[in-house]
Amino acid sequence: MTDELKKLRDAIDKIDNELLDLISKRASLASNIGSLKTDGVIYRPEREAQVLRRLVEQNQGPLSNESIESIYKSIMSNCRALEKQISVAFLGPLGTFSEEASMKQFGESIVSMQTSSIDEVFHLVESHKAHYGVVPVENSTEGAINRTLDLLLTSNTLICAEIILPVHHNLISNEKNLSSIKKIYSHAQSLSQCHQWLLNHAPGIELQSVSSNAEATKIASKEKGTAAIASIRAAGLFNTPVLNENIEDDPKNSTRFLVISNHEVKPSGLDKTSIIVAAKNQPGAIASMIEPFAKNKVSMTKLESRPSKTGLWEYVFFIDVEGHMTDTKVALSLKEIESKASFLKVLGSYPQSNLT
Ligand SMILES: O=C(O)C(=O)C[C@]1(C(=O)O)C=C[C@@H](O)C=C1
Repeated sequence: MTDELKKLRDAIDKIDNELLDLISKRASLASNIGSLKTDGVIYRPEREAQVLRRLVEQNQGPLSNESIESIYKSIMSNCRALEKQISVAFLGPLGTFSEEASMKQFGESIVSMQTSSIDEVFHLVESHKAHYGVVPVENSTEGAINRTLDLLLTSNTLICAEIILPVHHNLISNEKNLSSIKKIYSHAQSLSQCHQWLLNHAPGIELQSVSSNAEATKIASKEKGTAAIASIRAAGLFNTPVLNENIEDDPKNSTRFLVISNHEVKPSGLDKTSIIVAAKNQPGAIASMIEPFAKNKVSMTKLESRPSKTGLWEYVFFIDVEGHMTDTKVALSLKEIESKASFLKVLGSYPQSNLT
């Protein structure tokens, strides 16, 4: 070893000792905080968002903000687990984007509960069998995930966080090139997110939709002459090579997930509030119903309609606004809307996700 290399490694060893000491002190403090949480609610998304925002703001490099976030999410995940192990349900199997979203939000130190449907995620949280659930709510290419919207309408769960996950698709196969591939498996949503790429590069290859991208990769890892469209993580899990990377039509393709729970979240300083409303059946009712937001200068970030399916109202509207439900202007708007709407349900206030 050269003198220079030894000097640098000795310096890293010294810093690692200091870091270990500091991380251990941090973990002890978190553990003390845990014993103050008499309500048993250990996960505090508003506090975690504040910690991450502050550190990203202070970050001078050379590590990227994404790296700082990922390191701190892991530290907080492990500190949280010292307080109490929390369980998180998501649409399985391992290797789905839902699993990736759960890991992104909660880190590795959780008890993962894989489900076979979005309904089951809601059920596990509602029946207190899982502390949290992660469900997809919209994709930037394909739009709303209707099953999630329908379940938000009927369920008693509350939204406590949002996760925005960049979704990159890859062609995964044991075959050496495209010409040996006769069939491509993937989830229907992923097939349509790669529609143009498939038209250009795989015309004539049979496309088969299956229950998840992870399932597709599992099949393609065993069946000769086939490929799957899935994430890099799925390729790794099933030990199958990636033939073509990032084949999604929109490079900014991303999916927004919600974290559902049974409790409310305090303000983080940069929040969102989600509601469902139905208008009375009279001319101009919809415009008049949402008018309090404009009047009180509350920005709407989403408006989505769905048939109510109850027979009482024709449509319900899913609305997201900036701000926490306890902020004066949001609270005032909600009060005014309540008097105008035939139905109002507040789904929760939660920290706004940044885009990393
Ligand atoms: O501040 C708290 O409430 C903590 O428990 C500490 C901590 C952290 O590691 O910073 C851990 C878990 C919570 O979700 C939020 C933050």
